Order: sequence, then C-alpha cells, then structure tokens
Amino acid sequence: MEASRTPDSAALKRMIEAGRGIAPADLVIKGGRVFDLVTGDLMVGDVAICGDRIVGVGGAYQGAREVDARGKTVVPGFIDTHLHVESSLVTPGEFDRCVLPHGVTTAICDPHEIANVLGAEGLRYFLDWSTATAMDLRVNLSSCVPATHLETAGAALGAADLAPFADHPQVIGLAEFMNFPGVLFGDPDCLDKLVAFQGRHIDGHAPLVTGRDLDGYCAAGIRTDHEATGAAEAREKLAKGMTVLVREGSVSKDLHALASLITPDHAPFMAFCTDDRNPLDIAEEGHLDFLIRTAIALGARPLDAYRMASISAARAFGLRDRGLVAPGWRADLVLLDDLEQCRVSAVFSAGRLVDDALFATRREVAPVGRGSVKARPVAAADFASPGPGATTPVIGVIPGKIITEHLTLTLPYGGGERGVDLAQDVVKVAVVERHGRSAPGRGIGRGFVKGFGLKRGAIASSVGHDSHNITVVGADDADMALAVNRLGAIEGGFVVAEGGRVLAELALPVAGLMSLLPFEQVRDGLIPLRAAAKSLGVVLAEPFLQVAFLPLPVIPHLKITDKGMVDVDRFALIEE
Ligand SMILES: Nc1ncnc2[nH]cnc12
Ligand SMILES: [Mn+2]
Repeated sequence: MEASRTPDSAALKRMIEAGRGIAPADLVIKGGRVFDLVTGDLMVGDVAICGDRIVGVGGAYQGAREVDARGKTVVPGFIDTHLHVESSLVTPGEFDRCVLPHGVTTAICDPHEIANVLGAEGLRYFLDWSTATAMDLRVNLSSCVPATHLETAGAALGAADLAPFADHPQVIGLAEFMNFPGVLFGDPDCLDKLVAFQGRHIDGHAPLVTGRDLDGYCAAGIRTDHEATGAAEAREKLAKGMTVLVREGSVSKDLHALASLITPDHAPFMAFCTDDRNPLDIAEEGHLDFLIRTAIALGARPLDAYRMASISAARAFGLRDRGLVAPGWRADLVLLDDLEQCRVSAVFSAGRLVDDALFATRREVAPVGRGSVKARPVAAADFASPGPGATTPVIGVIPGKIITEHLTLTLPYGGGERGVDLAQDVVKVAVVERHGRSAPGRGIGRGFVKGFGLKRGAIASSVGHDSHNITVVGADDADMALAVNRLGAIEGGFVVAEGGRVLAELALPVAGLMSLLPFEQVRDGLIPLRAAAKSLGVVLAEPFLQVAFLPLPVIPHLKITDKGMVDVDRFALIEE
C-alpha cells in the first residue's frame, strides 16, 4: 500500500481533538497492555486511532468502533528489513496474505530475483504490487543485476535503468550491494550506482568482509549487512556503524550464532530479516514472530527483541512514521496473547484490522514472466564431467548456511571423465543457462557437490540465485536431463526425478520463480517434494533452497554458474 497519506487541516484537527479525548476516535483498541519500547513499561490502557495514525495511548478513549484487547499485549507492527518475496515461491499478493497475519506490517524487499529474469519489467511488477498490498511493501532497487560478470542473467540493470524508479513512493533506496569485490576494486558500473544513491539508503551484503576492506565497503555509504554468520563478524560490522540485520530464513539461519549480540547496547543498531523463507517454514515455524520468539528463548530481553523488530528497523531504513505505539505514529499494531512467545492474536495495518475482508479490498496485479524458461532440451551426455585428472574442486554444502566450503577431492576417474562418489557423498551439480542467451552446446557449467546425501536420481530447480538459471544436482546423468527438461515443460519450478520418472514437482510459472496458486497450496505442495527428495537419500532440511544457492557467486567460498566453477575468494572462474 502507498506510504501514509498526508492529512489535510480538517483531518489533522480531528486527530488532535481525538488525541485530547474531546472528540471520538475512529477506532479504539480497549484495555490492552501496551508495551512502551522506549521506557520498557507495560501499561494497561486504550489506543485511540484516526485513519492510519495513533492519536492517543493510555487511559480511556471512546471511538466509533472499539476492539476489546483485555488480556492482550499491544506492540508495534513488525518490520522485515530484508527479504526476497520470490523466495516465498508465491506472488507479492499471496506473500501479503501469508505474512501480514504474522504481524509483519512492513516488509522491505529486494526484487533482484525477478529482475535477473525480466529486468525492469520485474521491478515494475513488484512496484505495482507494492501500492496494492495490505501490508506496507517497500522496495529497494536491485543494485546487482547480474550479481557478477561470472554468470549469465536474463537481464542487466545499470544506474540509468534504475533512475526512472528512484522516486517511486514505495522505493527506499538501493538494494543489497552484493558485488562487494566490485565495490572494493572500484568497478565503474558499481561506482555509477553508488554515486546515484549517495545520501539515500544503500543496503549491504558483505559476507566475511573484514578489516580495511570493511572500512572501504562502508566508506561507499553502505549502511547495513545481513550476511554476518558469526558473532565476531557481526560485532565488527556494528562497530563500523552498520545496522546488523539478524537473519533466519529457510536456509540461512544466523540467529543462534548472533543471539549473544542482542543486548541493550546493541539492539538499537540491530534488526531482524528473513531474506528467503518459504511458505512451509512460515506455516510450521512462523515469520518475524518466530525470530522474536527464538531470540527471547536464546536469552534476549523482550524489550530488545521487540525493538529490533520495530523501532530499530524503522530508524535504520528512514521510516520515521512507525515503530512505536505512541500518539502521532503509524497505526501498525500487533495484539499478542503472549509477549515472550510472541503469539499473535490480531494485527492492525495502518489502522485496519487484518482479515479476509481487508485482503478482498485489494487491487490485483496481473502476473508477468510466463514462458520464461528458454533452455534447449538436454541429454544425459550433457552431464558427462570430463577433466584432466581424478582430483577436482568440490562444493561442500553446510546445512543451514549458504556459504559453502571449497573442497578438493579425488573422485572415480576413467575415460577422461570424473564420476560421482557416493561413499564420499559427492554427486554431480550442473547449471544450465535458461534465458535463451547461449549458443548451442554452450551455457552449461558442470561440477561436483558434497553434503546432499543424494544416492539416486536428481533434483532440479529454476530458482538459482541470483541469475536463476536451472541448477540440477544428481547421481544419474539421465535423471538430471529428465529433471531439467521437465522444468522447461512446466515453465520452471522444482522437480525430483528417479529411474526415468518424475517423482514430484512444483510449477513456478511466474518468471520460473513464483506460483500462481494460493500460498496454502504451495505450502502443501512442498511436502511431497521434500518427501521425494528424502526418498533419494537427501538429508538436508531445505534441499530446494540449498540447491538454489549453489550458483550464487557472491557468497563464499566455492560456487557454480552456467560458466563453470567459481572460486569466490579469488572472484574468478576455475579454468582446468
Ligand atoms: N542472501 C542473499 N544474498 C544475495 N542474493 C540473494 N538472493 C536471495 N538471498 C540472497
Ligand atoms: Mn544477501
């Protein structure tokens, strides 16, 4: 939805009188226990609301409509400071329906997934939705499309391509600047974008960047980071003036490692984010409510956890109208049955009760990106892995992390080709360019990966951060080819194949990233997919998102793209 509208003098007069209690408010939330995130007080009292604004807190107010909040605790609406809506596997409209009821009244997204497939058309689609959702969906403009020169994306966005969107009311600034080597080495395209957004918010992405490199990265005006995976790394970033966004997604789970940093001193400079969270995890665990609950369970004070979820986040992103339950602030509110457990009872978004009726009032936005998978058919022979010898780099997967190990292992070798080695839990991985931008016989990167547990068949995904080529992991070349070709037939998504059969699949026809189905059906569709992957021996909790991160060459240490294996630390393709 659009940012808060500016009231005219008559409306403002009415707000003032309602706040003074000499005129009725539009809505009064009666008798709740208000959590004051400035003083830490918990105080029973009414919350008076006019339009989308809180006008009075405490004591007794009267209103045209009144909601009984006795026994509930009232806190400010939650702010997810960094996420990719596409990783929810549903459209922004369904993301709104799925996540707002968890208390997330503001979500700050980076649409670089769809932008890597569709370019500016993808940005327009998300911006159209951002003015239609019930939640306040804010957009940071994608800074790195493609993420690097080491891959083939479906589009490219330079500073000039971003300029037309910069003044959109829902745009905050520039999204995660992932090409941190490009920043540090002064890549001209990176500098153009950084110059264009100086003085505005610039989001960071600096995994394991430290010391003088971190100073240089921050000197560019980059203000946040969500890639810290250890307490020492996060603390250094705090000390350099960055806001640390503590992330707990479906693959990247950093909350346990960073929980010790959530202290009264640090909380004003920390926030929460999910980055990538699929609808099954949202259903099974929750969204930001889950992060708050977990942080408190790990020892954080409730005051610090709720500050991170609201006022700290709002200040870090320049959202000056929200983050407190106080007069004059935006009426984004969450009513809780339990403060420590963060059990959400009701949500108010800009003064409106979040329910089916509210979602029914939204304008729908037509989907884009149909037929986006343009990969040529492949055959088993395309996944042969020729090489000069038995020893080769192998990607080491770390459950719950998107950083990977750079292993060097000796594999079965014969006839000039390397084979899988199930005894070492090493199978093949390949990335097939699917934007129709490769010459025949080109556009397939081949390598090996350790840690999936896969013993048979193959699993394939058209979600492959961030260029979203097809990534396939397999123990059998023919099943790898079957899974890849099936993705072309269903316009993208996830496929599990074994013994020449498709065991399970989930179609994602919007740009090969999102479903057109309601989030409940996508959530339920993930269950047989996971079961099918598990039947092949896969041991990872979230195999499809873990596959999806193998091609992301801005996350250390060893990755793979359609151009081949990438040594991320050297920021270069590995030539054999
Ligand atoms: N953590 C991340 N960093 C960069 N790109 C991403 N796309 C999805 N998650 C991402
Ligand atoms: Mn990132």
